[in-house]
Amino acid sequence: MATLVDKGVAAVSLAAYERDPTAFSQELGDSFKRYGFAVVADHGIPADLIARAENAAKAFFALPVEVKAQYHIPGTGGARGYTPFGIETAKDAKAFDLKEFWHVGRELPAGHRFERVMKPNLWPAEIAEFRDTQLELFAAFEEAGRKLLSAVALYLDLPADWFDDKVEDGNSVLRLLHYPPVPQDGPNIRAGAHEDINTITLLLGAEEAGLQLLDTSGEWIAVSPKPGELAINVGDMLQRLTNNVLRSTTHRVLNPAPERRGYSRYSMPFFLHFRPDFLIETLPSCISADRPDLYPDPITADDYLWQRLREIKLV
Ligand SMILES: O=C(O)CCC(=O)C(=O)O
Ligand SMILES: [Fe+2]
Repeated sequence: MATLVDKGVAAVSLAAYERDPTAFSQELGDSFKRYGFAVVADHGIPADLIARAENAAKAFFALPVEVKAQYHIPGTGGARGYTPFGIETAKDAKAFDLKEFWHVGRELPAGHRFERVMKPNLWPAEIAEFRDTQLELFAAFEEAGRKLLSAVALYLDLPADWFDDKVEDGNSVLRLLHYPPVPQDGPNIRAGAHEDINTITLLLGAEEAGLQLLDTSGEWIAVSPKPGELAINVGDMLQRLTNNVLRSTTHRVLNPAPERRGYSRYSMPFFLHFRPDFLIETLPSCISADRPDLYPDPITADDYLWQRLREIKLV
């Protein structure tokens, strides 16, 4: 199976952005336009924070099933706390994904205008360091995401700070994922082919093989970030905003080769979202005679999110 690296997509260094914003934006934007994905090195999220967050997640998933189940609130779209094995099902897929996960959302001060949309976090009482560590990682992801979006803005000929107020107090979610060992062959795979709903996704911990993107040619390509590197991809909301100039690419996580079946896979995607009341309206600069507006009806980020959650059976 070909990898992104085989296709000539080298990791881009976020540190290089400070030195040469134009060159970095071009490289990142071209990768988003062609593959919907990019690999980012020197992203500024400290290695020790990543390790602590992963260890806290591992400690949680190692708890007994009935302890974890206390943190599952049915009917809430899995937006906060724990979603057990056997629930999330990719759009149009028949078999559920082989995963369990925990969602951390934004902490809002009491009385905040988005309180009704963005529910309070749950925290597992069993893992003392869980809360502080995951909130630290949330903040670090947000900072890296802000820089990446300013590069996207430059690529789209927008001011570098264009996205800042659109994602401020955004409904972003940190997902801590556990794919348990895969015992035998069945119809299920770790994560069925899907697109992400949000603006951009920043993914850590995907070095255990399995993540693949579906190229426009119909070929599956392995996304194989090196340890510590970020894989990032365009979500449906950014695709919609840009009239499909930037592509929300279908991806999946395949089951491992027989010799790795006995191992869990842990990964940590950060789904960066717009603020709930942001109206996703096609950027005029992305409409032209040969690219007519595919989305003439604007929709708020929150309405769009709920529409999509129903499709993946989370609500
Ligand atoms: O675990 C991974 O590597 C990818 C997860 C993913 O695509 C998702 O949760 O949306
Ligand atoms: Fe995804």
